[in-house]
Parts: sequence; C-alpha cells; structure tokens
Amino acid sequence: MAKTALHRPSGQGPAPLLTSLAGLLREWLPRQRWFAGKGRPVTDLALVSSTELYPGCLHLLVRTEFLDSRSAAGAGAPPADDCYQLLLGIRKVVPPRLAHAVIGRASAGPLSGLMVYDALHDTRAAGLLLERLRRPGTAGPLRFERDVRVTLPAGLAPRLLDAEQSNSSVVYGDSFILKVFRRIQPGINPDLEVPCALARQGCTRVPAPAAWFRTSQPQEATLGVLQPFLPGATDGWSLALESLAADREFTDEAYELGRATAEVHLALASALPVDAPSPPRNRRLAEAMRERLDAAVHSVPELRPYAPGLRSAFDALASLDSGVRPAQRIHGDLHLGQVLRAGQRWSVIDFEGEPARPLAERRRLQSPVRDVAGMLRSFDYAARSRQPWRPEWAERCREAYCAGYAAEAEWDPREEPELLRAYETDRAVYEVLYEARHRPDWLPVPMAAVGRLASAEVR
Ligand SMILES: Nc1ncnc2c1ncn2[C@@H]1O[C@H](COP(=O)(O)OP(=O)(O)O)[C@@H](O)[C@H]1O
Ligand SMILES: O=P(O)(O)O[C@H]1O[C@H](CO)[C@@H](O[C@H]2O[C@H](CO)[C@@H](O)[C@H](O)[C@H]2O)[C@H](O)[C@H]1O
Repeated sequence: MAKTALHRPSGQGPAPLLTSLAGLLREWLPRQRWFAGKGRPVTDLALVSSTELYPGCLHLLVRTEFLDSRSAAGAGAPPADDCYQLLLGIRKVVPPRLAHAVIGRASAGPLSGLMVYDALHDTRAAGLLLERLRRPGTAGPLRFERDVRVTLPAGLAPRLLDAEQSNSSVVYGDSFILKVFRRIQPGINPDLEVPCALARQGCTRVPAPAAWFRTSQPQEATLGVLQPFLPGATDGWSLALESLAADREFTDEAYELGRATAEVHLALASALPVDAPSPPRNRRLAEAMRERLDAAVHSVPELRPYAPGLRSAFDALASLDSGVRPAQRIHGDLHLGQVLRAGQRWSVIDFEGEPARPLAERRRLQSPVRDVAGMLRSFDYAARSRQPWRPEWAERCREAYCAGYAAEAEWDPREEPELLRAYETDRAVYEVLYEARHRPDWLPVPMAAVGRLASAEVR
C-alpha cells in the first residue's frame, strides 16, 4: 500500500505523550476485534495526531507498524502499517463500571501514574461526542458536521454496542447510532459518501447520515458517522439462523431482500457515475482476482490444492467478450449481517466495503453482481453454520433472492453465470483469509465453498 501522511507521521507529534502510551497500546491494540493486524505483534507505534476533546479525554490517531510475514512478499517483507482512531479516557482512578475498558496504568511520561481506558465505554465521553456533533465546529484538526434538517435532541443516553464489529458503534437513546471508524485511511469513507448520495436520490432503504466528523490533518479522512437507529430491527443473519433452527423456509424474506438490493443498486446507478462494460475491464478484473487468490494461497496454504480449479473461474471471466453488466458504485461487502429487517421491510447498512481492502479500491466502480455474489455466499454460510447442514435451504434462498432481484432490476444476475461464479469465488477466497485472521474456527465454512467452486462448471 502506498504510504500516506496518515501512515507516515510528520515527526513533530507530541512525543512525550507517546512515552506514556506506547507500551500500553502495543499490548492492547492487537487484542481488539477491530485491529486488522491480528496475531502480528506491533513493532512500532507513532502518534499521527492528538487532540484533547475535553479534560480527561484524548482523541488520537496512532500509526502501528507490524511485520506481515503472511503478505505475498513473505517473511522478508518490509513492515506494514495502519492508522487507528482511539478515544482514550484518563483518570486517577477508574470506577468499577469501567473496569472492562481499562487499557492500563501509564508508568512514564506526562500521564505517569494515571489510568488509561477506552473512553467509548464511558457514557460521559460518548455523550460529549454527541454534543460535539450537535453543535458543528472544530477541535484541533477535527471537524464536526451535520445535516441541519435533522433534529438531534440533547441528552440521549449512550450505550456502546457489543457486536462483533470492524469498528465501534454507540447507540443514543435508540434514536441514533454513531459508528466510530477504527482503521482510518485517507479520503472520504464510502460509508458516509454512499448513504449521502442515496439520501439525495430519495432512496429510503439506507439510513441517511445525520452528522459526521472528520480530520483534515495531516490528510482528509472520515472518522465517524451518525445515522438514525432503526428500532426493533433484526439483522438478516440472526433471522436466517432462527429460520434454520425452526426448520422454516426463508424464501419470502430472500425474495424481498433481492428486491431491496436491486432498489439500492438502481438508486446508486442514478446517483453516482456508471461505466460501460468492456472486454479489457473483464480481463483486468480477472487478473486482480487471480492476484488476490495468489496472495491468499500464500497466507492460507490450505487453499493450494484448490487454486487451479478456482483460477478456471477467473479464466472464464477473462475470456468473456460481452454480456457483462456496467460498473457502478455498489455496497462492496454485502452479506446477511449488513441488512436489517424492521416489520416487513429490509434496510441496508454499512457501505464501507471489505474493511481489509484499500479505500481507493473500495470506492471503485464495480459490477452489481459482486454484491449479489456476496449475499449468495451468505445464505451458504448460514446453512453451513449449523448441524445438520442444509444445502437445499441455501439453494432455495439463493434462487428466491435472484428472482426478487430480477423482478426489481429487470435483469437477472443468473444470466451472467461466468461473472457470478468469478465473484463468488473471489468472495469465498476473501472469506477464507478473513476467517483465518479473525475466526479460525469458522475457516471450514468458506473452505467448503472453495471445494465446491473449484470443481464447479458454470451453471
Ligand atoms: N441504523 C441502524 N439501526 C439499527 N441498528 C444498526 C444500524 N446500523 C448498524 N446497526 C447495528 O450495528 C451493527 C454494526 O454495524 P455495522 O455498520 O455493520 O458496523 P461494522 O462496520 O463495524 O461491522 C449492525 O450489525 C447492527 O446490528
Ligand atoms: O465486519 P463486517 O460486517 O464489515 O464484515 C466482516 O465480518 C463478517 C463477519 O462478521 C464477514 O462475513 C462472513 O461471515 C458472515 C457470518 O458471520 C456471513 O454472513 C458472510 O457471508 C461472511 O462473508 C465479512 O466477510 C467481513 O468482511
């Protein structure tokens, strides 16, 4: 990844503060669910920016450096680095209600002897963050902005979500939810950009951003987005598992979900640029998929025996000379955990894209078939996550989802079999990497799909 100012601090950062925090953070960061360098020790740490949000609460951007022996370059690879957003509380004594949020006691530097904790767990800090968003303005390099047409009441009670997340989210009084991005990359985050564009387009399937904050130093980057909370909503993953446990069909829900996905894609194609299909683009796409597979084989050697079969999916895409959908902005990481159902209606959330990919890549125009493939993989995941495995349940959901999509979009993703297979394969490879890094117990789920896809012919 190209180094940017967010990755390369200017060197004039508040070094004494780092003396207080480096040891604590080096230990604490790799244990966080949202830390992308899982399992790799932090070899170096630097402050990119530090802002006192209010006395006793520091906003930090920190750069972590780690040895990525799993990268395609192997054990001799240069250190990789990431930038993370932290909100740290500093107190002499941490009350018992915040014991679980403690990072440790600083033993040196200006904070010597003081306790440091993750301030997002602190209702006072989370409440003050909402106050900042209610009253647009700046704090050092941070800018707080909002849609002035939305009423943001004062004093909404905050609670930090306890979900398995790539970021951290705080719910305010069941009215709003603030996503605080953890891994920060320069540029506008698609999770702000895309929902704003959809709101302008009048699409109501996606909660519209009500407020957000960003930094302008050392580079422009989105730090957090506040949006309406959908009360009583349940995510698609929980609903699918409930339906499997009760031996119920999920085809009506899958059909509606297909329609909702198509509605969002149509709105995105109107709101943001679209690119005509072309054979060179197919070849470039297939090449990128091959490269990702090679890198994944390096990291997860279990993939190696399947690689030739998986590559054949990418070869089939490369040799297509027509019939591929135009590229447009898409969701980019669509799965059952990214859709919420309240009453009979599906909403779509989390337009960040696959968190491990660079921001520029996530903002690229892509085929909407990629999202369809993501959701198809998710039905398979649900069916395989329980015993007995129910492949026919997943198959019926997949068909219903595509039928719903076709009814709304007026084109059927099943009419693009080479593209669909290539994207499903690419997604399964991503999932193998994701599970190997984050949830090794789940690795057999995408590996089973890899086995199927490697031996599959285009249907
Ligand atoms: N607008 C919303 N209304 C209700 N719940 C939400 C909303 N947005 C997110 N959530 C909840 O927060 C969880 C995490 O949100 P998500 O955007 O997927 O975060 P991350 O990118 O960190 O994974 C979701 O699974 C969902 O349960
Ligand atoms: O954190 P995000 O929601 O942005 O997405 C990441 O984590 C997901 C798991 O929480 C992961 O999704 C995979 O597991 C899901 C079941 O837990 C399954 O429904 C998805 O189909 C499967 O891809 C996702 O890949 C990852 O980017």
